Amino acid sequence: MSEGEQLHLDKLFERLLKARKIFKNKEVLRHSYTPKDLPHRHEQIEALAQILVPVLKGETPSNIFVYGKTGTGKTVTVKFVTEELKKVSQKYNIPVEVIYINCEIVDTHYRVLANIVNHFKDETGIEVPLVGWPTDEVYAKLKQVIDMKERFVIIVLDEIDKLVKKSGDEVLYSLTRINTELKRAKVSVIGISNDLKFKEYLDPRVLSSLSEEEVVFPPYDANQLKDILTQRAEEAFYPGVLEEGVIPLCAALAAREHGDARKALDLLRVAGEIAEREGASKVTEKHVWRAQEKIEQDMMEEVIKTLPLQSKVLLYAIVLLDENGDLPANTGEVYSVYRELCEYLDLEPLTQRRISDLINELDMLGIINAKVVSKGRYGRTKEIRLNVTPYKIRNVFRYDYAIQPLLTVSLKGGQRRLL
Ligand SMILES: Nc1ncnc2c1ncn2[C@@H]1O[C@H](COP(=O)(O)OP(=O)(O)OP(=O)(O)O)[C@@H](O)[C@H]1O
Repeated sequence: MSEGEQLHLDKLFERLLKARKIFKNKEVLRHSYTPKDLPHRHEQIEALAQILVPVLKGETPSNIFVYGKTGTGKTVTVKFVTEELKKVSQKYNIPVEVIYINCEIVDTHYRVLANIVNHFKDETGIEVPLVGWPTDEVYAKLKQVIDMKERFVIIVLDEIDKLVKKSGDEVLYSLTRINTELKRAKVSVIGISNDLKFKEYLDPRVLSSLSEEEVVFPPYDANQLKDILTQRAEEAFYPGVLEEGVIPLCAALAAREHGDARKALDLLRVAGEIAEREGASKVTEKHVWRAQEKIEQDMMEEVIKTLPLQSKVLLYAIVLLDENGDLPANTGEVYSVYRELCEYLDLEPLTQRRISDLINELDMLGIINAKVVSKGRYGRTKEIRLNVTPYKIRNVFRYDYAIQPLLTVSLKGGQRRLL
């Protein structure tokens, strides 16, 4: 459009909208969406239903421990079954409450109890603040509100390992024994985890009461992931938009990473977004490969964002060396730039030995490559290179107040001194 021409935004939006012929309903591919059917999880659905069905006869069901690797459908399946149970129970006039708690966010004894009490706040008018009360008092309140009437309360503790690692198993001890202290209501707990090691942190009594029943979620194989994606794709994309190889490729890439359905769905969604943005009429395998790259890069950015400050300064030293044309560098060369940066920031530098450990950590995270090479009679040394572009790293650091002051410094030619 020439300078003098008027920009008609309404027309522009309409034109852009018309060009969007890829997604019929993208929401279907989001993590929060619960599909109407869960292919390849019928066995687990039935196992959970068998354990929970006593509720419909007024009997207390066992506590359940659900485990399996990430993206194997644990959360979606438990939510699906408990919500169905809630619906069916209405027919039998048996009140069922399902309380879902994500322990990655709600990760202390106190907050778990407070969340349970507050779940009933519309009914009871009681709301516990998220800090401040003595824990015993919150627990007493919890018993009081739950026991106000005859009902079944199913407490789902997702990512239960995070809770136990952060705050111990005291809250599980109380909740799995609470029925002996209630007169009207009955409670059962469903714990979900993708980390089996956390069981070692549990008191054996807690372990045996939590694991009265166990339901295992095995990883999906590529064919199963294909079915899951095909079902979602029917609702998410316009007909004929996906090239034949797209779903099998997404499924194969995700199967390689321990059969993670979340990863498979992400690949399909991002491939569609890339195709849409470039105005393509079809999603092709090329888009899937680019989606894979983008997801990996985004993950890398997240990892860099959450590094401790010392590792960020170290990484920035490597960025400066790269921009100065000085990579590969050895540990000593990186260390001397790192020390100067610490001085610039007024930060106490770590020893070279410790920095060598942090270099290994960055290598393990895939951010840098630190290859050990032999220098003949001079012994062995590391050759350090960057695996992420300096541009990407600078972009992440731009929003980081602690490291921001460094972004304007650069190295002085061969001397590797700060400018
Ligand atoms: N059998 C299935 N059919 C359809 N969608 C599925 C199926 N299994 C998993 N999904 C989808 O994959 C994504 C991940 O599933 P979910 O969150 O239940 O995994 P998870 O096992 O709880 O993982 P994590 O341990 O990481 O929390 C969700 O978007 C979910 O809807």
